[in-house]
Amino acid sequence: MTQPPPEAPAPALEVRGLHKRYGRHSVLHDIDLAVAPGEVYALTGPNGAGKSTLIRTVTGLAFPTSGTVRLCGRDVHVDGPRARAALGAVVEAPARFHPEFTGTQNLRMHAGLAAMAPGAERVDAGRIREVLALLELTRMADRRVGEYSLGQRQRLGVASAILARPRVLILDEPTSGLDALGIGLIHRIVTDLAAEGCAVLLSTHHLREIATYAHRVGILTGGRLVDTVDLRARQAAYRFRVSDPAGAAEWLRRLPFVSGVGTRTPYALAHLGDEARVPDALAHLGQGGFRVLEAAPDHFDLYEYYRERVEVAV
Ligand SMILES: Nc1ncnc2c1ncn2[C@@H]1O[C@H](COP(=O)(O)OP(=O)(O)OP(=O)(O)O)[C@@H](O)[C@H]1O
Repeated sequence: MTQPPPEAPAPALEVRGLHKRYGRHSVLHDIDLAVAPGEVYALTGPNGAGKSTLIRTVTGLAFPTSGTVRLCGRDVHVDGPRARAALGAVVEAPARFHPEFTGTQNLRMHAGLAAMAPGAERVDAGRIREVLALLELTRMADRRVGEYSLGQRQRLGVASAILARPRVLILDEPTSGLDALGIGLIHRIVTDLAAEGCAVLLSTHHLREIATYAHRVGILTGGRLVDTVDLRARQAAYRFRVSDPAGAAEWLRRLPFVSGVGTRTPYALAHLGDEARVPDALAHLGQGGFRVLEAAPDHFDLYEYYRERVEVAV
């Protein structure tokens, strides 16, 4: 007897039909997105696209005009304290701390507040030391936060977000203000948390760096999620430079071994499954009357893709 296919894990974060208006001005339109446990979802888009508004609404800090947000199955706007027990977030960069208290004291206060949530994980002094070390802040642990640099405060924000071992982590521009090593540190922490099963939603303008570790990238322009790029599926594509990329892509779609097609002017893109299929694809294009000027493996450039997508959308 054949086994049923394994079911995709239930999303840890689920946004359905989200609209948000400020007065008569619509800021978010009909947003649907879901992030699975272990997945890193990056949200990007031009200034004013609505990223921060979406993140504030998803964390429960702002209310939607309509639509729902669920964290681990609980509606964040109906069952807030329980839903947020699963959540760690930095929604303002840098996160707000009491400048007259030390990093350790601030984290202790955050731990105390987090512990009030029903079902929340308890955080002890050892865990506070652990996250400070993880964020390379041990040396600053007993210094007043007022003496921290911007990047150090930014890292303390991430430390407080991961303190209670969240199942959903939401970070608004976590790497802004960080130096190159700090950016690498945040990448490693996010990647490790995702590997442990945490669902991560973050916003960023740094496309080339996010392409190295996000699983999916959502492009938001004018309050609409105009595209979601599955970076894993983008691996192993082939590109064909032709005068009619859209026509060639549709023609390539007819091949049984092609699992997906797309365009990035002047290229038609196709997922061939195996490089050995390239001669078959070229022969097929020839039969269709498409003159191929270049054929090469396609190293997906998220920045170029984004530029084209956003230029078309505006
Ligand atoms: N409290 C508010 N009242 C009215 N309009 C608002 C409010 N907050 C945000 N907006 C508007 O919502 C739109 C989206 O803003 P938002 O800050 O979410 O964009 P963003 O994508 O995060 O931008 P950036 O990349 O510059 O951080 C903008 O047009 C902004 O003016």
